[in-house]
Amino acid sequence: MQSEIDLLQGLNDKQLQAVTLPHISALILAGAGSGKTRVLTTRIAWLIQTSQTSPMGLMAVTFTNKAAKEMLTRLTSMLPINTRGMWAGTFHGLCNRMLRAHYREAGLPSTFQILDTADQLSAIKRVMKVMNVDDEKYPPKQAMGYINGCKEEGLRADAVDAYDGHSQKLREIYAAYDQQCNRDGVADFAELLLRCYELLQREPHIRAHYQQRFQYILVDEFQDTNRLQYLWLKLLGGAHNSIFAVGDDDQSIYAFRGARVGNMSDFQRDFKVENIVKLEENYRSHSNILDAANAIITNNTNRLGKNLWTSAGKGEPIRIYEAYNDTDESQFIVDEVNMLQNEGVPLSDIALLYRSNAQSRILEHSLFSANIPYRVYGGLRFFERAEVKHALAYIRLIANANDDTALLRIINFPPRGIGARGLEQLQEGARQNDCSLWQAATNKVGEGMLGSKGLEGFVGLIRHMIDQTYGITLGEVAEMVINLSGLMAHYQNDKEGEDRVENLQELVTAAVAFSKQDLGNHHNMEEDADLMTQFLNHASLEAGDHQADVGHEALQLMTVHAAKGLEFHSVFIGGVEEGLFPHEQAAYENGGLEEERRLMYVAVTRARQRLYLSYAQSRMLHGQVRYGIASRFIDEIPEDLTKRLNSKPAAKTYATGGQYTPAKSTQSSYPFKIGQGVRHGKFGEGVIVSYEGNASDLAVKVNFGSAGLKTLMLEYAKLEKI
Ligand SMILES: Nc1ncnc2c1ncn2[C@@H]1O[C@H](COP(=O)(O)OP(=O)(O)OP(=O)(O)O)[C@@H](O)[C@H]1O
Ligand SMILES: [Mg+2]
Repeated sequence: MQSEIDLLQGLNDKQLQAVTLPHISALILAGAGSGKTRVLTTRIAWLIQTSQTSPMGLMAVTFTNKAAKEMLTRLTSMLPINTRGMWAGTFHGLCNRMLRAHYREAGLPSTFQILDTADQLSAIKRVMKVMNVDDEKYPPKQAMGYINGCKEEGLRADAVDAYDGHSQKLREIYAAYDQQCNRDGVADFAELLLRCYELLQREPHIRAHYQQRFQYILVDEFQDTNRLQYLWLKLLGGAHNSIFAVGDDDQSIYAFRGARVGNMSDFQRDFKVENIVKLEENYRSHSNILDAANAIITNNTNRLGKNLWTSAGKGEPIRIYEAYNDTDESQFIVDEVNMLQNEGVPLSDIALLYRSNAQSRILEHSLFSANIPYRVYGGLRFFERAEVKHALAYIRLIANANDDTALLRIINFPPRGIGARGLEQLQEGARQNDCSLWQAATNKVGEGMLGSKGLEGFVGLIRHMIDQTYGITLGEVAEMVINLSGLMAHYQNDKEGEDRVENLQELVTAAVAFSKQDLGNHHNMEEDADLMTQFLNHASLEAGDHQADVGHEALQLMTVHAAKGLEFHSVFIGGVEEGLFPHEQAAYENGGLEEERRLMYVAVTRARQRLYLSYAQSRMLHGQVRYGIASRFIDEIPEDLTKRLNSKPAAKTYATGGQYTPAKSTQSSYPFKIGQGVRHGKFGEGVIVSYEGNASDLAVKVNFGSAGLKTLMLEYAKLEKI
């Protein structure tokens, strides 16, 4: 066992002070890379090592499941303790766990399912249809935003103020939606928190139990907590005044999800926090990067104010690249990534960050063509893929046949002849009897109504699946479901279904791995009916996490939001253009620009050694060419910290007024049409896929079949039409 000295070694004085604070609420307020997360983790280890608490006597709240896992891994490397069963996770994960333990008191079925965002939207659409609400006047997405916003404020429908007809209608939708969720026994993400909060508020003995148990509560990324999360923490930690919060007001980037920086000052006031520790030494980045980040963020007015310095030396200049278009930009990134790899930087230590998800497509395309393995972190994750969700919907029905959302997803998928009319009748039946769709379906089949062959087949299928489930393992359930449902056959017949078939197979692997990992090897469904529910929750809650953890070396692609708390040797920030970053919508929102600037601050401070910023003179966006100028955030960085890398000058032409116009390269100047067959001396026959560059150095991408995709300079390629 390591000694106490070891654990605290290497911390600076301020960090040491923070780690070893007495048992009373404290706020660690510090800039990016100053060791907040490290302090929080070390404090946990120190509290346990010095027997001030046991692993079960504390709760740690982090922002993502990945962060929670990392924290536990770090802990076990510091102390030989068993971290299983520790209460470390996200707000959602922890609330879910409490609700499972007290489902009766919370008014939920033991197997309640979690609706993800897509499920929630479709549930809201259904409610609105039943209520006959015009979805042009009340777009379902807006209703969803309204409902979640209310929940994040801790308000049920009957407690919301509605001052006009429009908001009254939204409130009605909220109430009806809640009713439907209660009937189905399902909970959306925001509901997990609100219901848990209400549970703790309503049930003094449960509250007392957790207050007693969690002598220490530690919260990372405190600046991004919303109102309800704050109230929840206050309820749990208020009694002992035992919350240890770390955060950085300059990194508050979730206002759109209700995050309130104001929680930091409320916390100081409500908990009479006297211990405010400021960490000022940055251990992550070289000073060029840090100075750039500081220079950007000083343009914000609403700040608590902190200084950050580093002893790491200036390091490399920040590289700024002006591309002539988006293809050029992503090609530049690919070339630099290759160079970094040659220098020995592992791919997984390089990140490509972008402001909006849609920007990843072209980057992915270039990486794919260049054969660079990459992973989209936080993008479309495994458990979010359509075929996987279809299969999970069958499993959800096995666990709880009254789950309308799951039923609607697959009642006619794969197609079994249940049309829109049949479905409407079913919904009508459910409405009349105030029952679930499944009950309506079994009633209908029971009455032997004509013309419902498809429905009969469906009801029979689900019943058969339920029967089959007894006595087999979770992995076998998954396998049975993808086969009996017809999903496997459906995708096998689909020419483009190869990936989907693999994903279904992977789901079986995931189910097998899940039962092994969490509950030992020999469980079958009879012994542990719960396992299925746990697996379904795992799928909803931890979507994508195990995908991102795969040991395979891969370049990391993600939005700036998803990069919070992480660090990389090299970071590329693409599309640093006015309108993209800052995002054009920010201009219309109150405080929007300052939030964008905080996002930029987060992005820049992810880099340890090398930082690239790039922007393009023109890019395709939503199907249209858009001409861009460099972001104001680039102008905010002092010139002497940067190095400009120029794009190929031939591409640039300036029109009057300083506006860029792209070099003209019209379709007519291309010698081959897209799709034209061509022959190449070395690669043989192929098909023209696309053009890149402009007239003076036009490159063409050709698919040579077995020889693969090649990008060739047209001038030298000597292609012949065939
Ligand atoms: N005293 C120290 N000595 C050496 N390295 C340190 C020290 N403190 C922190 N670090 C390192 O500095 C980096 C940043 O630390 P950490 O991630 O804890 O910062 P943070 O304040 O949580 O950053 P962010 O605001 O981005 O979440 C990590 O690589 C960490 O290991
Ligand atoms: Mg951190």
